[in-house]
Amino acid sequence: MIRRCGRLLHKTKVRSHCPTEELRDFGLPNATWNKNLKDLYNKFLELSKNGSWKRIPSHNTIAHHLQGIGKRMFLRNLDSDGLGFEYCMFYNKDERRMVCLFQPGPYLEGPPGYAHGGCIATIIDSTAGAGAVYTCGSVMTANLNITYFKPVPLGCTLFVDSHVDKIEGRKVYSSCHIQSYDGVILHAEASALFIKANH
Ligand SMILES: CCCCCCCC(=O)SCCNC(=O)CCNC(=O)[C@H](O)C(C)(C)COP(=O)(O)OP(=O)(O)OC[C@H]1O[C@@H](n2cnc3c(N)ncnc32)[C@H](O)[C@@H]1OP(=O)(O)O
Repeated sequence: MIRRCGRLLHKTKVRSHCPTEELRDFGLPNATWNKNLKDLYNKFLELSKNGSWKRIPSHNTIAHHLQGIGKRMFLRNLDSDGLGFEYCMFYNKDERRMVCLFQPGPYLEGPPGYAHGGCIATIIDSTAGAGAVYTCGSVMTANLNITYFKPVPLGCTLFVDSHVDKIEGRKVYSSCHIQSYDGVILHAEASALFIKANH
C-alpha cells in the first residue's frame, strides 16, 4: 500500500519524500501508459531476461541513493500519473547504453499540443546522465547540445537512446537520440559532457 504524504504547492499536489512513505517504483506501468509505451516496455523486459538489459527502478527521491541529498525528484514531482514525465529506463552495461521510454503528459506543453523544448532537454539530460552514472559513477552535466528536428506531440511514445561514447579522465562524452516509438521520426539528437565527481 502506498501511503502518501504529499503537500500542496501552488494548489498542485506534489510527490514529496516522506521517511515513512513506502518507496514506489514509478518506472512500472500504470493506467495512463498508452499501448506503444506498454509494448516497448514489454519488449525491453523480454530483452532483460538474458541479463543484457536491466530495468532501472525509478523513485521520487534520490535520497535513498545519495544519503542526505535530494528531497524530491524533479521528474517525479506530480502526484497524479500521466500528467508530466511518464517514463521508464533500461540499461545495457556492455553497450554503455541507457534507453528511456517516455510519454510526455499535458503539463509538459510548450507549443499548443506539443512538448516544451525544456522537457525534451530534461529527459535527454536524465537519460544520458543516468547512463553516465551507471557506467562510471556520480557525474554532473557540464555541457548539453541539442538539435530539435521535429516537434513532439503530447501523449506520444518516444524512444530515447543514449550512449557513453568516450571517457577521458573525469570527462564522460555521451550522445543521445530521441525517436518516435517505431523509429520512423527522429525528433532530436544531442551530445553531452558529464564530469565525474572529484573524489
Ligand atoms: C539519475 C541521475 C541523473 C543525473 C543527471 C542529472 C545531471 C544534472 O542535472 S547536474 C545539474 C546541472 N549541472 C550543473 O549544475 C553543473 C554545474 N557545474 C559544475 O558544478 C562544475 O563546473 C563541474 C562539476 C561540471 C566541473 O567542475 P570541477 O569538478 O571543478 O571540474 P574542473 O576541474 O573545472 O573540470 C574538469 C575537467 O572538465 C573540463 N570541463 C569542465 N566543465 C566543462 C565544460 N562545460 N565544457 C568543457 N569542458 C569542461 C575541464 O576543462 C577539465 O578538463 P581537464 O581535466 O582536461 O583539465
